Amino acid sequence: MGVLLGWAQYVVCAVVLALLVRTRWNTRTIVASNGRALRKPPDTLPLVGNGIKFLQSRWKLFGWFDKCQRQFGYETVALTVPTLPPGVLIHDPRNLEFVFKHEGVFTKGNFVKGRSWDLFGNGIINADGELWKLQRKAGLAFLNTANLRVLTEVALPQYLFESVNEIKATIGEEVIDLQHVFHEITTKLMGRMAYNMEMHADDEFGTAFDYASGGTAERFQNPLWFITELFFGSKLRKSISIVKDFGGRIVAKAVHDRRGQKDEKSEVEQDDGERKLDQISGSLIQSLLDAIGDEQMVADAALTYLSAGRDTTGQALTWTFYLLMRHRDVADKVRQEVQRLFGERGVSPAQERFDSTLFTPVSMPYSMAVFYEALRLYPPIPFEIRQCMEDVTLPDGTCLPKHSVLVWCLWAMHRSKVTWGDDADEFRPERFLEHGKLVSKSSTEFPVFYGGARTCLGKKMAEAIAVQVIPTMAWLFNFTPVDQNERVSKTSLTMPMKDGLPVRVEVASRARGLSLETQ
Ligand code: HEM
Repeated sequence: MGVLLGWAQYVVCAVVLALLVRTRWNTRTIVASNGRALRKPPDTLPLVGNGIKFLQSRWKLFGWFDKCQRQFGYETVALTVPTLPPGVLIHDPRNLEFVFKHEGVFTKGNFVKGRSWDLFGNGIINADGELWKLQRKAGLAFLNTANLRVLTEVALPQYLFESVNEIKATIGEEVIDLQHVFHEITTKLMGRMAYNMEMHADDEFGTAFDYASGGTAERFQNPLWFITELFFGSKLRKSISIVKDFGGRIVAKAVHDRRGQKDEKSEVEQDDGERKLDQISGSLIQSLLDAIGDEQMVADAALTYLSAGRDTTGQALTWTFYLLMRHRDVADKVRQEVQRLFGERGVSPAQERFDSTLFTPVSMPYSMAVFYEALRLYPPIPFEIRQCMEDVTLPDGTCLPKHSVLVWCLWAMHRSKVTWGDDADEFRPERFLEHGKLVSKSSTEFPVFYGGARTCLGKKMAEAIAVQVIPTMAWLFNFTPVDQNERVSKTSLTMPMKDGLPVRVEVASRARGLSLETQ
C-alpha cells in the first residue's frame, strides 16, 4: 500500500510538473488584443495562473467569474489553467454573436469532447457534421407543432395533476422536495413522449446519470482529472456504465416497438387524448433509428436528448419556485394573473375542475416573465466552452490561435450591469415585459438557450411546460421553505439544486373547494 501511494505521489508530481511547464509554454503563445497582451483576471497566481480557482466549488467559481465581469465589463481577459490550452473569458455580446455565426470555427473540440465522451459519446451535444444534422433533424421532427400540442393538451396536464395529487396526499404530514416533484414531471414527459417508456425521477438510471453528470463536470474543473479518476473514479465508471446500459434498453424497446409489438391499448380503453398520446409516444427514438441506424449511436443520441429535455427544465422550475418563495409579492402577481384569466374566460375557480391548458405563453405573459427572470439568475447550463479550430480574430480585436479555448459564463453575463442595468442582481420579472407583453432578449446578451445554428431545440417545449406548471402550483399551493438558507447548485453539467428544495405545503384557501383531478 505504502509503495503504491509512493508511486501515486511520484506520478502526480511528475504530471503536475509537466503540466506547469506546458502552461508556461502555452502562455507564450497567448492571445493579444490589438497587439497588447490581454489583462489577467483577479487573483491570478504566478505559475498556476487561475488553476486554483477552477479547483474550488462551482459556486465559488461562478462568484469569481462574476467578479471578473464586474471588474472588466465587456473586456476579454486571459485565462491560464494548467492542462488548458491558452484561453480567454469573453463577456462582450459582439464576440458571442461572432461565435454563434461561426459555428464551424468554434466547436467543442477535443477539449470538451475528451471530457464528455464517456457520458455522451456521439450524442448531439458532442456531434459535428452529418451526424449532428441527422440528430437535429430527428429532434425537429419530434418537437413539431402537432407533438407539442399533444404535450400541452394531454401529457403535461396528466402528469402535472398526478404530481398535484401526490403533493395533496402529503399535506400536513411531511416535507416534500420540490426539485423531485418537477424532475418527476419532466422525466415522465420525456420518457413517454420521446421513448414510449415509463420513467421516474428516482429510477436507477436517474441517480446514476446525476452522479455521472457531476463527475463529468468535475473534469472541467480539475486539471488532473485523468489521474485522480485512476484512484477515485470507480463510482463514476459504474454510474456511466448504468447510464449506457439504460441507453441500450431504450433502443431495444424502440426496436421491439417498431416490429409492430408496441403494446397497443384497445380502442375502448382510450379516450381521444390518450389515443393521440399513444400515437406519438416514442416518436423521438423512432426518428433517431430511422435517421442513424447504428444502435450504439442511437443510444448515445437518446441519452443526450433525455438529459437535455428533462434536467434543464426540471431544474429551472426548481429555481423559479425558490425565487417565488423569497419574493411573495411576485408569487401574488402570478396568482393575480390566474385570477384575471379565469375572469376573462368566465371560469369560476371555486366550482370548476382546474384546467391548466388555459395557461399558454400568450395568455400568461407575467408567468412567462417569471420563468425567464429565473432562467437569467439561475441558467440551467451555467457556462460554455468552445475550442478554436483555426487562428481567428474576435470583433474586439482579440487574436486567438488555433486550439485556444473560449469560455463564457452565463451566470456572470446574466448579472452584467452593462447589459441588464443597475438592478441586475434583483429578481424583477418586469424586465421581460413591455406594455404587459413578453419581450424576447437577444441570444447574445441572454444566451440561456444558446444561439445560431445550434440553438436549443427544446425552447418551446420548456416554455410550454413552465407556463402550465408555474401558475398551477402557485395557485393551488402555498409553499414555505424549511429554512432560509441560501440554496446552491451541486457540481453537474447543468444546475441541480444541492440537497433539493425541501418545502412545507398547504393547499391555498382559494383552491380548497377545487377538484384537483385531471381533466
Ligand atoms: C429551460 C430549459 C432549457 C434550457 C435553458 C436549455 C438550454 C440549452 C443550451 C444552452 C444548449 C446548448 C448546449 C451546448 O451545446 O453546450 C442547448 C442545446 C440543446 N437543447 Fe436545450 N435547453 C432547455 C430545454 C431543452 C428541452 C426541453 C429539450 C428537448 C428535448 C432540449 C433539447 C436540446 C438539444 C437537442 C440541444 C442540442 C442542440 C444542438 O447541438 O444542435 N433543451 N439547450
